[in-house]
Amino acid sequence: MKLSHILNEVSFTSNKDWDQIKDIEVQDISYNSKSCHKDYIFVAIKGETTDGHNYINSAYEKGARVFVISDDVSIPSDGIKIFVEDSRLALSKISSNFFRNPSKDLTVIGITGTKGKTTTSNYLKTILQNAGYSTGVIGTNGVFYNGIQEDTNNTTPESYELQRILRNMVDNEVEYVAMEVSSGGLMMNRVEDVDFDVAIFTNISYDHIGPKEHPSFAHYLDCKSKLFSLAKHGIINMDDNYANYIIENAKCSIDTFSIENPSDLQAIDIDVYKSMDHLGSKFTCKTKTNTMEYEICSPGVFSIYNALAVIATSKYFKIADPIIKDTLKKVKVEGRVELLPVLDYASVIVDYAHNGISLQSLLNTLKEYNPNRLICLIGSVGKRTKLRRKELGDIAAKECDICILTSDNPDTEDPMNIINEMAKSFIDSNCQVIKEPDREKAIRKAIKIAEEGDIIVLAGKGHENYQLINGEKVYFSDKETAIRAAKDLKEGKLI
Ligand SMILES: CC(=O)N[C@H]1[C@@H](OP(=O)(O)OP(=O)(O)OC[C@H]2O[C@@H](n3ccc(=O)[nH]c3=O)[C@H](O)[C@@H]2O)O[C@H](CO)[C@@H](O)[C@@H]1O[C@H](C)C(=O)N[C@@H](C)C(=O)N[C@H](CCC(=O)O)C(=O)O
Ligand SMILES: Nc1ncnc2c1ncn2[C@@H]1O[C@H](COP(=O)(O)OP(=O)(O)OP(=O)(O)O)[C@@H](O)[C@H]1O
Repeated sequence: MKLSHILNEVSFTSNKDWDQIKDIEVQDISYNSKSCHKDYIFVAIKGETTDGHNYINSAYEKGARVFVISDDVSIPSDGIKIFVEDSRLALSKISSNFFRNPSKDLTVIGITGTKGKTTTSNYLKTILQNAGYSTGVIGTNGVFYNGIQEDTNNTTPESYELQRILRNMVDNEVEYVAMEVSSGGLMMNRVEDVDFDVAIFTNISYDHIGPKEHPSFAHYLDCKSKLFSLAKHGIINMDDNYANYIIENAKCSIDTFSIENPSDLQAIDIDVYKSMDHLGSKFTCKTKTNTMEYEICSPGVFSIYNALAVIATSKYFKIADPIIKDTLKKVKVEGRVELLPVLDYASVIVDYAHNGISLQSLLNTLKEYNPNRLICLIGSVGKRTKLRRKELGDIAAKECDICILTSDNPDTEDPMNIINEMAKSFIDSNCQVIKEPDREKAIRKAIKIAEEGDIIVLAGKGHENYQLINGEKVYFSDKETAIRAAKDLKEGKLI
């Protein structure tokens, strides 16, 4: 593609005469010197760890001749400098141009919020597919469309990867995309040039605040609210304390949903139930014009909030009610309150709750099913915020009958250290605490101690299939381990 097309609508100055450079053919764009090749544009980004401007010469040696920079740097005389104010912002625009603005050919739904993004985006994907639309999804669990799967480093990929994925989706005749939009993605302008048709706000609570993330809650909230100036229509949870802030700062039309406060779509008459293979809920949805009953095969109030966001969005796109109803009745998301049919006398659940808000809502929800005992297996991440350990420990100590403390991505930290820090929460608690740093043994223990009517929740890892140990991802699956343990128990082999 010609440089003039790539730089369309980018505000820049250059060390070269525009007439001499505008027709230069560019092969591709890279923001990492290591992946530059001949005739690439290298975009130098000031990152959280290092500064891409330090790698200009290495990108030059690899063949890049056009450099998008925000600081002046010395390069050989045939190097073309494109000065911009913010190179990450420029990366978004030039990537969108390079991939021929794919989001304009798609109907894009962006989901933001501290919790519920993965669940909501996957519910939407299934409903839209059942309505006959080819639908892609982008988020924490990866990228999926038309039988194609791709792993992602980030919940919301960097703008270049994102635009590339959206282009591939268009080329594969995808019509709708449900994508998770993290606050980090908004902060780093990864979605700046995505043409969102609908933006969903699930909720916000204190999270992602600290080094390399947001400096304050106000900053975190501002980043989330930005999505509603990029979209044409917003769908907002009115029961969240910050719903009005989001609405006041939005630049789009708005529909709302709720359980407690008045809204356009309100859930009433909520009832929870437990069947052989899932914990579910039933509720009635009230709008100005009608009421309709729904059933979801995921438990509790937080699942109803996710379902409401999905119903409001589906109605906005005029999806037929029977399709919405039938899909919600059956749809499940990997590792999100996933009931494993392994013991016939106790419920074993795998869930991704790994911070305060999600663990609290999960345990509250599970208590509504009146378990004989609520048993929670949990750990906390190493080499990151230590606040999370106390938060998780305090909640488990307050809500559970038994807590098995174990490892969850200890990385280079001693897992027993993390466990001992979490164990402080249990000093004055009635919750019995068991310490077992080996997650496999811990899960086997949980299966072994299960009694009639217990609910056992294996929290923290959900769909993840690894443990981060000393910087390496070592294969591990909670689900497979639990299934194996239950089989061994039945065969009398569980020691
Ligand atoms: C702290 C953080 O957000 N880091 C993200 C960021 O990296 P960075 O810009 O800080 O990278 P850096 O290592 O400082 O390097 C700066 C630049 O030098 C370049 N470089 C570096 C070395 C070299 O030899 N040559 C070279 O050119 C790098 O390619 C980069 O362009 O930009 C990268 C590309 O977009 C991200 O992959 C990376 O996410 C890391 C993995 C991460 O953990 N991010 C978290 C905080 C995050 O974004 N999480 C959200 C979910 C949480 C939420 O709700 O906000 C997400 O969307 O995943
Ligand atoms: N609406 C919600 N409110 C509170 N907790 C929720 C909600 N939806 C899901 N959860 C809990 O949070 C966990 C993660 O849910 P989900 O993956 O859908 O959220 P997310 O926003 O994608 O989270 P993350 O940023 O951690 O990837 C679930 O396993 C469940 O325990």
